Amino acid sequence: MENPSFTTIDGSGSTLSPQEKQDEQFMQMTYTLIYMSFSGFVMSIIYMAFNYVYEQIRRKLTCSITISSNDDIYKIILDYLSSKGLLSSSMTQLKCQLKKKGWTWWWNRSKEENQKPEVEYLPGPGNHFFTYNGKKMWAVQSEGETLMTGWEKKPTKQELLYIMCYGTDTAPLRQLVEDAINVSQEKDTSLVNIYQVHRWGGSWEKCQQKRPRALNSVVLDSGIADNIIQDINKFLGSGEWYQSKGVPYRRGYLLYGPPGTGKTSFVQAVAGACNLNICYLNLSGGNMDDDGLNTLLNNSPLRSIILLEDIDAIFVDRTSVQGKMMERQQVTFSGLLNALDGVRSQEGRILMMTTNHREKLDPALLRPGRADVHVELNYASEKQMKGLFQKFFPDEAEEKAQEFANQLPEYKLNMAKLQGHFLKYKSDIQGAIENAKSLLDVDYQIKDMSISEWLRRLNMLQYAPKFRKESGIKRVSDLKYIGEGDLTAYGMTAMIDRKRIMGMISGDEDCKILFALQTQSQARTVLHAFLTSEADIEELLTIIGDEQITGWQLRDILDENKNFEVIKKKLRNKIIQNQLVKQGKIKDEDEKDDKKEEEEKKKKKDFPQENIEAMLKSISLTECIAKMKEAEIADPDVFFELDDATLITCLGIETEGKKFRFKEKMKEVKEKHEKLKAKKEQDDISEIVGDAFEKIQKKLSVIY
Ligand SMILES: Nc1ncnc2c1ncn2[C@@H]1O[C@H](COP(=O)(O)OP(=O)(O)OP(=O)(O)O)[C@@H](O)[C@H]1O
Repeated sequence: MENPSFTTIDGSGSTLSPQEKQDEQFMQMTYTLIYMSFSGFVMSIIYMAFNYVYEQIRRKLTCSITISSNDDIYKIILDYLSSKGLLSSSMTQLKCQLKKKGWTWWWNRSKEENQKPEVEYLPGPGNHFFTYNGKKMWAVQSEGETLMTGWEKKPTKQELLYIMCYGTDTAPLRQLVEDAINVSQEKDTSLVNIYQVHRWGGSWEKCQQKRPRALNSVVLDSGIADNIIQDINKFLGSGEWYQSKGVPYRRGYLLYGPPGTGKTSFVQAVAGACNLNICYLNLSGGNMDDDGLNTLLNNSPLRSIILLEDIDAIFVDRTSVQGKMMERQQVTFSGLLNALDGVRSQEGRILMMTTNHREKLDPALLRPGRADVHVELNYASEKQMKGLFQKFFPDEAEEKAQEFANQLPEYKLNMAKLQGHFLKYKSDIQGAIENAKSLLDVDYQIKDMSISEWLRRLNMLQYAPKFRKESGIKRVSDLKYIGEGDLTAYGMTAMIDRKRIMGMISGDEDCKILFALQTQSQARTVLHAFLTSEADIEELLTIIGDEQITGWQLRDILDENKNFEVIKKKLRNKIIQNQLVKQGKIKDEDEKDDKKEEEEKKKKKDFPQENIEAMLKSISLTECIAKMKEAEIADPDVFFELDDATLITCLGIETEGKKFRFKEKMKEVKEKHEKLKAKKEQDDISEIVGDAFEKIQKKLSVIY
């Protein structure tokens, strides 16, 4: 019997039913999967075994170091290898990045803004083969894990550098690292490192290295630079003393004086001379609050100066100016004081603050412990003018420098202005001397003028007391924030007067011409606008003489009076008034006030040093005098600011009896001082008589 033939649905002729066929396919797939997994497993075992063997052989035959880009050494080694040309042969894959740029000295800022950004090339990822000290080495740079950094959670790829060499001795590799560090240190010590606050706040980042400014390139009066350098070096060498006495190891310097007198330049030069870094602290910058400031001040890089510039511009009435304007979180004044008092810093902290207006600073900021040494950098003295001349023209005879300086008044010009003049005539020494007087141009003089002199020239001297006494405006530079509205508050009701002032403040050219002392020819022009008779004009010009009256004074007299005889009389009066002020017979109110301030400062020193010594002797503590001097607290301003406990430590008073005697004496002396101070204040109040303008008027009416 013939086998019945089955025809499958798909017509393949298979004898399996569809279900069986499906099962068979499933089995086949399962076998394949098992086979593949097994071979994968075997492969990975082989791979791991190979790796293990390779690693073992590598370890036996080679040694290596691994450096992560998180560490500063990473860049030091890459720079070193690149600078030695060790990577050049294999450097086909380069990494390019903008050279890190940070804070720059202000006079370089505008220059740098226009400059092309600088780029630096670093070896890119890959293998680099080189020979170092005769040893073959292999550097592998690879990308590591990605870390989220900063408050922005910015993904930052970490990089790793492996350096390998044959053999099991790691000495050649360590030598390479050592050499790289030495070279970087050599570079570091000849340069000043500039640090700025990291943009995320809370830490310092090195942003620049600068060749230090030579100390003698900042021309100062004798002794200033030497004293500061000595003081800093002494401070840096007295760590143990501070520690043993339990006194916070820190020193603060306040450099004050008009703009352009070298405060910032001096800090830069001091840093170079004392081998210190500079940490530029900008309190008005982005993410800074009291805690952040505290952390920064207590964790500054070793051997560094913390530079806080224009401190008067940061806080007004203990309120942060920037914070007020931007309505954002800022360092508070008390936060600054607390941070300055911080005691965590063990390595010694040098703080340098600069200001144009020491008088505006809160006394709390000025006290010893925060600003221990105050240094005034003033307008140029004759010695400084000659000194700067000789810096620019070193081959010229000293007489030339003298000839230059003879033409200029002392303490009127800042060094920045003189520097600008020498730069202008750098290849024309004769021009520099002949044009010395151009430094005294009106614009420049105006800025530094006392407010009384300025108002006198505007023929508005009657407002001087309002400006000076009620608003505390002493110099023209104090006027910069004044608006027309403020002038009404100073009693200036006439719009025409307000316009004159505003015209001058905004630098209106016509105002400036009338502000200048008139030469004969300029005066003639003004007179011609008011008078027709040539004879009258000549008569008035004879009275005016040379440069005695300003255009405003002349114009007002002519404006207000039509009678020639009255004009003549008023003109004569004005000129005599001007001359008297010029000759100092009627003292300029500002000068008088400045002198008074000086006297007050002297009076304030109620405790001359000898008195402290006498006081110590009187209570049989003579042995403490030497300790007091050693601790540099002999200055009465310092001594009487310290509390009894600190004084007892500094003076090394040990027995209870002596401590008691000392405390009792201090109490007695301080009480005496308070009484003396109260009496002086009373005397001062009774000394105040009238105002300057009235005095001038009185003197004039006696003369006429
Ligand atoms: N005493 C000086 N000797 C040499 N150059 C000086 C001196 N003072 C200022 N200069 C020059 O004037 C310029 C400005 O100086 P610097 O910034 O140091 O003045 P400053 O007193 O800090 O001014 P500000 O108060 O406006 O900050 C610099 O280029 C500097 O070289």
